[in-house]
Amino acid sequence: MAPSPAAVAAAMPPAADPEREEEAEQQQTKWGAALEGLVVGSYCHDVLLRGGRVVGETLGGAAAFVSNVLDAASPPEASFAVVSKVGPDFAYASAPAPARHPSLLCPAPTTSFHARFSDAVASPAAHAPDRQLRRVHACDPIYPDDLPERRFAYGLAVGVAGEVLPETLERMIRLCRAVLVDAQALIRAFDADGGGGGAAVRHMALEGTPYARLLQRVAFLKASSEEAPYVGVETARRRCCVIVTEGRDGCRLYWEGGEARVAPFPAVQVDPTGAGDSYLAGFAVGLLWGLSATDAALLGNFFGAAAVSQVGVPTFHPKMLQGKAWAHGKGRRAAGRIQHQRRRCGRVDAWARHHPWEEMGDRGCQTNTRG
Ligand SMILES: Nc1ncnc2c1ncn2[C@@H]1O[C@H](COP(=O)(O)OP(=O)(O)OP(=O)(O)O)[C@@H](O)[C@H]1O
Ligand SMILES: O[C@H]1[C@H](O)[C@@H](O)[C@H](O)[C@@H](O)[C@H]1O
Repeated sequence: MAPSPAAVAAAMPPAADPEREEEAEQQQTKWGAALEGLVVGSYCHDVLLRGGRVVGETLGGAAAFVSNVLDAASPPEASFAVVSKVGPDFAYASAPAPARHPSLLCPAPTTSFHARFSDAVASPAAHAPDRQLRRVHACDPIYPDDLPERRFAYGLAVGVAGEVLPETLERMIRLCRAVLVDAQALIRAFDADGGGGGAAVRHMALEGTPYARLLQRVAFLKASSEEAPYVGVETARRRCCVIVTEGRDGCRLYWEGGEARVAPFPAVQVDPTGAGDSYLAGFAVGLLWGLSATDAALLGNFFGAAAVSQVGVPTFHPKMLQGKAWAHGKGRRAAGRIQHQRRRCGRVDAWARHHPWEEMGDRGCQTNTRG
């Protein structure tokens, strides 16, 4: 059965709990910037079309959706930097996420996509492609030198148009203790422009790309079920933990020697854009709070469901993560689990030294023996 939003609200510490506030303060003093994250991927313009008509124009780019979730739900001591590139035409500089995390300005136009949705009322299969994407403009790539010259606890590689170059991902891996990657940053290919309609987005096999050799230094690789065949889950799970999101069916985690399914939250889908990005950010937030990978995936499902319920980058009410559910039995159990996990893994940089997904058999954090 799908967990209720209250169950996930319960997976988040309530801001008003004085004990937790005190704990957060102590951690802040103790760890300082140790929880800082690095988000790499460009904001973009999304034009949504249905039946040949424009039905929406929104801020897009995985970095926008990711920052939105991290801003709303990260622990207070967990800051993050965003490295994104946009052009002089960027239309959303004052929107909340870009305003808080400004981009590098380039002479090239802002990356933009046209998303053509089918007229079908509902897709018969949860995993069927929901839209045809065309890249209309591509801003500059993000080069290794664009990244700040300091260490980060974790990194999120979340490109949308091939802007996270292999050498940029490699530098992220060097700067960050643990890196989470969205497969769309690695496997998208863009067919030659077709008469003003932009370049069709297709996928290529990850194994044939220069990113493949970096996988064993990545902590988590997230792919949608449409992208999964190009990632090659069976090969990839031997190198890192692979998460496959399955739309309204939730998600599955695959690691060497096991897998787990994590149930979805119910949602009324109005716009699927950004579901995967919000999922990945929710997952990272769960890990930041010290949750096991499967509990973090529950939080990912929560934010994925929230993303499809609104058009464009969603607005989150802070109360959605603090509900009264905390006081109920289910909430208490989840709270206890978080405390327990925090004691065991605690810091986000533990991902790099231990494989958190190995906790899934409740064996605790185990040292990485796979080299
Ligand atoms: N209709 C839905 N109902 C509930 N949850 C959903 C729905 N669609 C997506 N989600 C949640 O969001 C997550 C990511 O969705 P999905 O698998 O569609 O990613 P995606 O195809 O990468 O999305 P996008 O490319 O649109 O950002 C799912 O694992 C699920 O938790
Ligand atoms: O804004 C969206 C979003 O970031 C999606 O994750 C990506 O698939 C699209 O290319 C982009 O236009």
